[in-house]
Amino acid sequence: MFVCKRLQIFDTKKHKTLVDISFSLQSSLALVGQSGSGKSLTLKALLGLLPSNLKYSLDYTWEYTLQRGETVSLVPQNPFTSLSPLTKIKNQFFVPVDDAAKLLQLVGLDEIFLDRYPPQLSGGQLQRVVIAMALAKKPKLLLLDEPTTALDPHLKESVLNLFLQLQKELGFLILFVTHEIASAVKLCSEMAVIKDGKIVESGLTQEILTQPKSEYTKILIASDFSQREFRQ
Ligand SMILES: Nc1ncnc2c1ncn2[C@@H]1O[C@H](COP(=O)(O)OP(=O)(O)OP(=O)(O)O)[C@@H](O)[C@H]1O
Repeated sequence: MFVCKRLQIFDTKKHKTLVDISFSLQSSLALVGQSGSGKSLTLKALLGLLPSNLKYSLDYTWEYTLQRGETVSLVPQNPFTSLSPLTKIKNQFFVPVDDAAKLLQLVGLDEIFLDRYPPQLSGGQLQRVVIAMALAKKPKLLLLDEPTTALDPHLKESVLNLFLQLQKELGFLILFVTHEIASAVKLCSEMAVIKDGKIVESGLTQEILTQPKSEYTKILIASDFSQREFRQ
C-alpha cells in the first residue's frame, strides 16, 4: 500500500499553496476533479517533475522508493504528442528489441509495430504502445494522466479493460487522474475527489457514486452523466 501522508505544493512567486492533500492507495485510486483542481501537479510531484517555481514537500510510506521510470511510471494523456513522429517505435523503447516485442505482446500488439513510425498507427494502437513503454521497467506504481481522454468511447473501454488485465497480471498499483467519473468507476475501487488542491471526499468508488457527501462531488457526477447522455 502506498500512503501519501502529506503532499504540499507551493507557488513561490504567488505565495500560494496549490495542493495540500493526503491519500492512501491500496490497489487502484481515482483522483477525480475538474480542470485546475491539482491533479496534474500531484502526478508531477510523485514523478519529481515539478517546475522550479513550485516548491513541494512529500511525506509518504511505501515498501519502495519513488523513482521515476523505475518504481513509478506515467502513462500520459495524449499518445499523439508523447512519441517522436520521426523515430521508429523500436528506437523509442530504451530496452532491447526482444524485450520491447514482449511488452507489445503484453498490450495486445504484434511486434511488426516495432518497425513502424508513430503516424502509421491508429490512436488506440499508439496508446497501447505508450502503455507498453510505461511498463518497460516493471513499475510498482503506474500513474495514469487521463489516458483515455483522447480516445473515442469504444477505444476508451478497451484501454480501461487493458489496464485492469495488466494490473491482474503484473500487480502494480494504479493512481488514475481523471475528470471522468464513469472511467474512474470502471477502473478504480477507490476514489478521492480533489477541489482547489484539497481532497473534499474519499472512499469506495461505489459508495461515493451512490451516496456522494459533498456538493462538488454531486455536481461532478451529474455533469459527467448528463454529458454522456448528451453525446449518445
Ligand atoms: N507551473 C505552474 N506555476 C504556477 N501555477 C501552476 C503551475 N501549474 C499549474 N498551476 C496551477 O495549479 C493549479 C492546479 O493545476 P493542475 O495542472 O494540477 O490542474 P489539473 O487538475 O491537472 O487540471 P487539468 O485537468 O486541466 O489538467 C491550477 O490553478 C494551475 O493554474
